[in-house]
Amino acid sequence: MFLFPVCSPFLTSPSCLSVFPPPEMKGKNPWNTPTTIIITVIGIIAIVALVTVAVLQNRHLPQKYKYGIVLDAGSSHTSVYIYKLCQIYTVGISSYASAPWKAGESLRACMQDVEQQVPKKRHRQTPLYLGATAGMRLLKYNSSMSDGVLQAVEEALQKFPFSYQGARILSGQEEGAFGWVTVNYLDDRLSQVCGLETTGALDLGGASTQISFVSDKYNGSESPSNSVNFRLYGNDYNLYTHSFLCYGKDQALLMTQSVPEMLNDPCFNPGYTAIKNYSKIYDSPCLSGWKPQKIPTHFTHNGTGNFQQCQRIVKSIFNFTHCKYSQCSFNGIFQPSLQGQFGAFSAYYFVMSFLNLTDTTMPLEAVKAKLAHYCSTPWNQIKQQHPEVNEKYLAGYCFSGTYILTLLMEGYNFTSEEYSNIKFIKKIKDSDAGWTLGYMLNLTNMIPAEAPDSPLLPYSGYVSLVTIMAILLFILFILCLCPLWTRCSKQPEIV
Ligand SMILES: Nc1ncnc2c1ncn2[C@@H]1O[C@H](COP(=O)(O)OP(=O)(O)O)[C@@H](O)[C@H]1O
Ligand SMILES: [Ca+2]
Repeated sequence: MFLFPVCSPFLTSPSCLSVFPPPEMKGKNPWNTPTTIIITVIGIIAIVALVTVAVLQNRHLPQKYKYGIVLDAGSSHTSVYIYKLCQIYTVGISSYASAPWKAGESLRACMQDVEQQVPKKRHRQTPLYLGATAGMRLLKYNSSMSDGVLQAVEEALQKFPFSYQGARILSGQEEGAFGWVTVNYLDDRLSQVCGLETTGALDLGGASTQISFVSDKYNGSESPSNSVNFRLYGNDYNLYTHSFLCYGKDQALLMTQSVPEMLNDPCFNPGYTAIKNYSKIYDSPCLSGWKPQKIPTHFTHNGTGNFQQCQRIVKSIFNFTHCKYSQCSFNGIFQPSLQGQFGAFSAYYFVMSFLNLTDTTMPLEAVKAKLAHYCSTPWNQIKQQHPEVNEKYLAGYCFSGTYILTLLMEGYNFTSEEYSNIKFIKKIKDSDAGWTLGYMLNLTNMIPAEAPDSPLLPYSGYVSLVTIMAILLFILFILCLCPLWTRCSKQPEIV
């Protein structure tokens, strides 16, 4: 706070008169006396200092370049996010149940890469999280081996020089809700003035799938377990979210293959054939209790490539009959009416982008015709057309595309008109869509519950205000000297 010489041409208070100038200065040019020069210099320094402080106070501090690392331990993969993806091309950590130490080992190479990417001087301040999703939820459901896997992962991650914050299994609700936070944070739909419609989040994994959106007609009273409340930037959001365990695309495929007569498969291209192990199907917790009494250990899996027949088989793993609520999606799960736009990411994007079906303005009948054509294409032709694609994925695109359409249209009840409200996305503004960013933002409190103090003026407003003030002050300061001089240069009349 800077005190100005409190004198003004309008003030004729004695204090002002007594300050300027001493009597011996009578009749001399008041402007070149040492007193005046000192006072003027002080005034100018004060004004310059004021302007400097004002500018510094409002200068946008360079955003401290922060890092954060989140490992997404999915059912089929583990990804490391440090604002860019470091994909670990192995299987999900839940696959190491029988040899937990391998789970920790599987992260080493990528974490060493991360150690190179984060500046050394920031290692200690960089929070490191591991969140495991549906693959580990299934392992935990099936056995106590999930603890051994998490422990092995913990030991491996603690060897790295980051600020280790823990490894845990997310609930389906968290996975859905944080995916919604990520999509809306990246799309700048959270820090705006209230009332901006948010975007729903659709996440398709290997072992589970999540749907999360805000519905004006849903206040959480019907089926409270599907309700998550957020207060972000001063706005309240009542989110509907549900995670369908076993309805990720890999587990859904196993469930379709459990259908007894499933040897000739319409969801695989004609000419596709593979010898498969029934135990891989019936070991999944998603099929516990489904195992027929007498089955061979292996079966020959043949593709026949028929989209309509595939749709029928896919629909057979959904239950649309019972619903104790006002309305349901499937398997008796409450779901309010769909509302607004939706971002569909992870496997939704991987599959639909491969099939060239990410354009949701395409009429649904045309989408189905394209998919039917792909499914009926002979397997050899498919392999010739896509030599670079991993056969593990290539063989599954007909099923996965059919599954996605069935899940969206029959499962979540998107109408053919509402289908165009869906956008298949991989990234938003160069960041991957997924739960990890929302998870880290939440844990590091980077999204305030209250709106940040909105500046009364934009930055430029501050600068011009301060500059105007400084000029006015300077003029005032000079004016203050003049009348006092004139008045002060005469001897005060003693009456
Ligand atoms: N390039 C790709 N093409 C097709 N599917 C893919 C591709 N990359 C990953 N996927 C699939 O995306 C899904 C990712 O699931 P993941 O996140 O690991 O599991 P979850 O979220 O259920 O724990 C898996 O089904 C995986 O096979
Ligand atoms: Ca996932």
